[in-house]
Amino acid sequence: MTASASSRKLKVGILGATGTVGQNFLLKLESHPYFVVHALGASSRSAGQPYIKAVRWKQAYPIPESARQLIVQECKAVQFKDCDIVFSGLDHDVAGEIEQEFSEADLAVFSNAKNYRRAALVPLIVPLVNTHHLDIVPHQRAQHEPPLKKGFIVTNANCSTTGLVVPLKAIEDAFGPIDRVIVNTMQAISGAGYPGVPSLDIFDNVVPFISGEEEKIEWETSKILGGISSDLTSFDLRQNQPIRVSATCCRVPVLDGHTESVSISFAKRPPPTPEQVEEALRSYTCEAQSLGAPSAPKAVIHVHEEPDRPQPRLDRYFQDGAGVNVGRVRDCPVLDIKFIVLSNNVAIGAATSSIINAEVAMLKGVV
Ligand SMILES: NC(=O)C1=CN([C@@H]2O[C@H](COP(=O)(O)OP(=O)(O)OC[C@H]3O[C@@H](n4cnc5c(N)ncnc54)[C@H](OP(=O)(O)O)[C@@H]3O)[C@@H](O)[C@H]2O)C=CC1
Ligand SMILES: N[C@@H](CC(=O)OP(=O)(O)O)C(=O)O
Repeated sequence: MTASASSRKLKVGILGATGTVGQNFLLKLESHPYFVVHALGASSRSAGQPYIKAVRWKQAYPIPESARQLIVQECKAVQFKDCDIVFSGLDHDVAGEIEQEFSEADLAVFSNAKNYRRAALVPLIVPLVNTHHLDIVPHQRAQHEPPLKKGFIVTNANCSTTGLVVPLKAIEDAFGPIDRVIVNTMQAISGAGYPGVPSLDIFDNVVPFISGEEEKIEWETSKILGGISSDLTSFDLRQNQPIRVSATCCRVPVLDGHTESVSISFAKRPPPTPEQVEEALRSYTCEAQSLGAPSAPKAVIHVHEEPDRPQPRLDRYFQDGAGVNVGRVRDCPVLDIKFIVLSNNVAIGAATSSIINAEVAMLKGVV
């Protein structure tokens, strides 16, 4: 259904509605031009209660009025049968089975969970980078036994991968392939959900380990920055143009906003200058913008001039967290170029990504 083909708003469900990502979905969908929240799902601990009673609300804005008295449902597809789209912020322990049941019930699922990111026919989409990967959805539906009419699963990326691939894509579009990336992350505690990291572990401290995170960044980058085959049935995972990524991930005492220190080298010589890279970052645009997706940021990448920016406390809410901040673009004496990235892990790193992916899917007639 395309936006112009439909004058009514599409009904959406939120799975994992009581969690950190679920709460952000509710805030960002409060007065959405295409979508209206119709059903909320969480675990059996929450099911049967009005949302206001089930949730431990941790956001700086109040719970949207329309959601307060909605009764939380168990995550069973039958309870969401009137929905056109389902957003998932489910814990990965349960997301696999539940998202499969929903897609097989012919619901369009946009997921934040890691479970299907590596699946061969599931697009892994950062909406500021590779919305063209949605083109595999008809094949995903056709390969299901029996074929699905409307159901599918689309995932968005790990929150640190998301911040990283946006500037990498802008730079590759301008200067050709990047062959090596070294990235060190400083990740906010909200990335671990609620209650997340114990206060006694994170106050006055840096924890140099986040389980599974480095492997995700190192693998997901190739799927996102890779191509889709001409018959729209597979992803190339950069087999012919490898991009080697080395990631080190740390948890730091910041509430929201993942900061990443990135060094890159180019396949072609000579490499661009820092000034050329800054210009490429500033002028980068994406398909979500050209299609007019309402949640897409006006500027995909904001390049900071100040020598001490971006900073999470000052820059994480720029454009409601939908864009990416880059600063300190400079020569790297070991690789070619290095810079700092800051992205809002609960916005473009999670809920906002799913929402823009769904907007683009709707504008392209995939939903
Ligand atoms: N936080 C972040 O920055 C990011 C998170 N993600 C991913 O998004 C997902 C959600 O993360 P986050 O919001 O942080 O996690 P939370 O722990 O805050 O929330 C988890 C949600 O899953 C629900 N849930 C747990 N068990 C079940 C079950 N058995 N059946 C149905 N629902 C269940 C919980 O419901 P209940 O309240 O009833 O227990 C809750 O709504 C995860 O997969 C995470 O990896 C991705 C990118 C960024
Ligand atoms: N691991 C991330 C958040 C997350 O949930 O990642 P993923 O969606 O890849 O499991 C963090 O701790 O900041």
